[in-house]
Amino acid sequence: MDPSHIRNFAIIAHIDHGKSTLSDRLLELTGSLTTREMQAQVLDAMDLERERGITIKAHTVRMMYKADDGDMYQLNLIDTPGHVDFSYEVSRSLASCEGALLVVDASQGVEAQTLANAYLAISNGLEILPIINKIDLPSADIERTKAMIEKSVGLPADDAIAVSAKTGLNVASILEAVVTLLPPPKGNADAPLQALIFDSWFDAYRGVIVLARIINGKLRKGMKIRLMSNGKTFEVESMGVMTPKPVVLEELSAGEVGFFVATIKNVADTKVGDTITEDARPCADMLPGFEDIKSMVFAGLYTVDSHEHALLRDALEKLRLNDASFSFEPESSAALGFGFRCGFLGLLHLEIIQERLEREYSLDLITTAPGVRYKITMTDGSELEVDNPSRWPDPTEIETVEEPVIVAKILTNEEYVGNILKLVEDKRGRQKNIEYVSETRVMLTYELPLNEIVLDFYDKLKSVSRGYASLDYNLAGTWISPMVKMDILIGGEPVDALSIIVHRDFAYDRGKALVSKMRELIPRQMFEVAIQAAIGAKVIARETVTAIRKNVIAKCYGGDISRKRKLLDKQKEGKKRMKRIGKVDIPQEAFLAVLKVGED
Ligand SMILES: Nc1nc2c(ncn2[C@@H]2O[C@H](COP(=O)(O)OP(=O)(O)OP(=O)(O)O)[C@@H](O)[C@H]2O)c(=O)[nH]1
Repeated sequence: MDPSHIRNFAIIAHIDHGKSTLSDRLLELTGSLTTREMQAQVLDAMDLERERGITIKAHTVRMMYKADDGDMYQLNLIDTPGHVDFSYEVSRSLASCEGALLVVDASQGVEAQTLANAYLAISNGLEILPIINKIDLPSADIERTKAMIEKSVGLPADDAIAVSAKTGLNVASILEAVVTLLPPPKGNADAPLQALIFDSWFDAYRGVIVLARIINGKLRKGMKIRLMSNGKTFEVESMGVMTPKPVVLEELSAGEVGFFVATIKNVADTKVGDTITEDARPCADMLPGFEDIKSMVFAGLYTVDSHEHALLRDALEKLRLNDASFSFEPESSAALGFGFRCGFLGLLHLEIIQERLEREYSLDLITTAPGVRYKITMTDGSELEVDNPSRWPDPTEIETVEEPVIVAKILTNEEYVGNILKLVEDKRGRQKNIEYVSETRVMLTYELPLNEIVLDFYDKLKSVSRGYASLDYNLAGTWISPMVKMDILIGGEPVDALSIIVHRDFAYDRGKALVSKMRELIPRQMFEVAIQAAIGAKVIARETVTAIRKNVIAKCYGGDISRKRKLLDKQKEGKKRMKRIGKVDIPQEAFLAVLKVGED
């Protein structure tokens, strides 16, 4: 199609402000879906996404829209995820668009990720259309929301379109605005092919699927293409667009987005951000790529049943094909046996991977306490990176430890500032800036150690602000900090999988809280179990799980075999998520006790 009749746009918003609901509504309006096909949030294709109501992967959908000028327009909508853990996906999507709809919930107003995403879009040179959503809510305040958009985002909001994605009110005017206010793509369909890979994944039936934006030229079925970063060549087998059902096409041309399948066997060859060109007639320049995604949070994954280790490896390999932001390598633990050290973008990402492993691959897993990666300079001048506490060097050989630091931007109402300041100070935060972005909204900018954020910061922030605070963060260098390894001893034996890295000044309190939490989580056994926290040889906290006599069969008064079996089965069920360490059964929760410290 002639690029003047194409519009590529993303929808960006703070989490829960209604992107997915609005996307569905736009699809419905353009007739991309029949009512029978209309299922809540079709864009969130994966079951898990639907259940949790979050969008993990960016998706793109083509809609055809007949505008008021009587012409047909091709609108390519790129959905983006909203959770902080996945903000890198947002930048990828934006690189393939000329415009963005900035959705703001009229009852909540501008939140931290509204700002973060809007700035990303502005820095990518996108034209932004503010959309004020949820105007059906009694608490909606359109004028106030407009004022906030102008003051904090710095965008004119007079013409912001006020809609209810839920009821459909006024949503149709968004389509007309997309056509009249967002710019069409530039690009020359006759030039050599130059296309950007902005996503790729492995599909069990079709192999590697690449999502691409054609900048110049044409991509045709049967064409021999070259990936410019590695020089590899492949033949295009099929291509198409999602409407959101897949529709097969013969070619994609300048300005369009779509997917293609080629003779690519390995998803690692299709690096996101790479440039695709035609082998016979290559373009001159590569497009600017994307930064490599880095894992920020690390945890060990082990199977409860050690025989399932190979299954876990297979499952991890399969998941990794779809998710380049996730990494793993084998590790072993004296307590848990063979497992994998996995890297994630954040805690939510960890939870999602763990849940998928359990659900899609029926694995019972033990996850160890999540932590970050430290850079250690040794007294002999050598350097190493450690993300696994059991690899922590002998303290006498450590010169300095550098821990990753983030810059967090927290947006909240003024009445919660006091609570939040206390929270960030408790988490070793250093203040950078505090400013009012509207009469009652305050933006706090703090440097915080990632290691403190990983644990429970997000949940704590929500609770101290009653949900009226939002967070966005970026990695911002390192601090030299006195970090120490804290071991946990169960029945006098150190359990390597329970060790964590803590700041020396916080070790005592953290140790006390941790062993007391573990005492609640470790069930009473037939004998007394001591739980201790220690730094080196020094025990800093201790609790005891008292013994019980537990003989379920005694209750059966002899004869009744079926009841006896039922009881034994029940007991077995209860043990499912237990890992026997030495003589003690430790439940999964105890390995994650560090996340639960401070909860009731
Ligand atoms: N009352 C009302 N609720 C809405 C409206 N739009 C969306 N919602 C609700 O707001 C919640 C979040 O909507 P989603 O569309 O899932 O939000 P999202 O921004 O896509 O969230 P993520 O995909 O997780 O980033 C859902 O419960 C929707 O039903 C609206 O116009 N009015």
